[in-house]
Amino acid sequence: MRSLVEAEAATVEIDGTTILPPTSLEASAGQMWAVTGPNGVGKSTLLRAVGGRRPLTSGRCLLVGEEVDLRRAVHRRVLAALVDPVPIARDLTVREQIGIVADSWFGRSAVATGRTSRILEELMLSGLANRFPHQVSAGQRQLFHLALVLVRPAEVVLLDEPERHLDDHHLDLVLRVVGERVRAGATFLVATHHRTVTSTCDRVLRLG
Ligand SMILES: Nc1ncnc2c1ncn2[C@@H]1O[C@H](COP(=O)(O)OP(=O)(O)OP(=O)(O)O)[C@@H](O)[C@H]1O
Repeated sequence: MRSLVEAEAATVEIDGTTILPPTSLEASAGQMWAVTGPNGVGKSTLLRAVGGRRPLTSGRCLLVGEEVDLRRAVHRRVLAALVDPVPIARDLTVREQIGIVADSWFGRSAVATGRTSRILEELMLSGLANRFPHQVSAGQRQLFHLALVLVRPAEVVLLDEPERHLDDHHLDLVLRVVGERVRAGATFLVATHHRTVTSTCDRVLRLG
């Protein structure tokens, strides 16, 4: 099976302190990986490294077989991540913002509009679509942020604690959408503290 994401002894140090000890993984198309371990062990750092947002001190991270480099359009297309805060506009509605992201990847088209409506429905956000981001609850905002990522056509998706603020029902909705993408061939790497998320994954990478 084709490897979409690889880490080879990926190591990150800051000011002489190791914040990610040498870590390796090889995730293929159609796999969902959980990255688990105690607070501060390096889960988010690993996702940032794999996503090309945290320079390595040693080792390497490969995306579709090449060293990850977000300056390359092909890598930006392949990869979508909800690891660090996403830029949000206060004066655009939930639907408008998800629609802009869809338009940017699919072109302004019926496909983009359909994709926007679908993710809103899948995450039960349709009733909130005309609200502004500051007019929704913390859990609804988390679903909105997930929608901004999941509306993209990415083959590799990195999610840091997608369970944040979500009740069991809404977490199940998210996992259903993720499961569909995985069955369609995407690779997901999910840092999590939640047993329901871990038990849904094909592989578990335990750090620490
Ligand atoms: N910018 C930074 N400068 C220095 N140390 C940092 C920096 N960012 C993170 N760290 C340290 O790196 C280590 C790994 O952090 P990271 O956020 O990857 O952990 P984590 O496993 O995701 O934790 P949590 O479960 O709490 O989210 C932690 O000990 C943290 O204090």
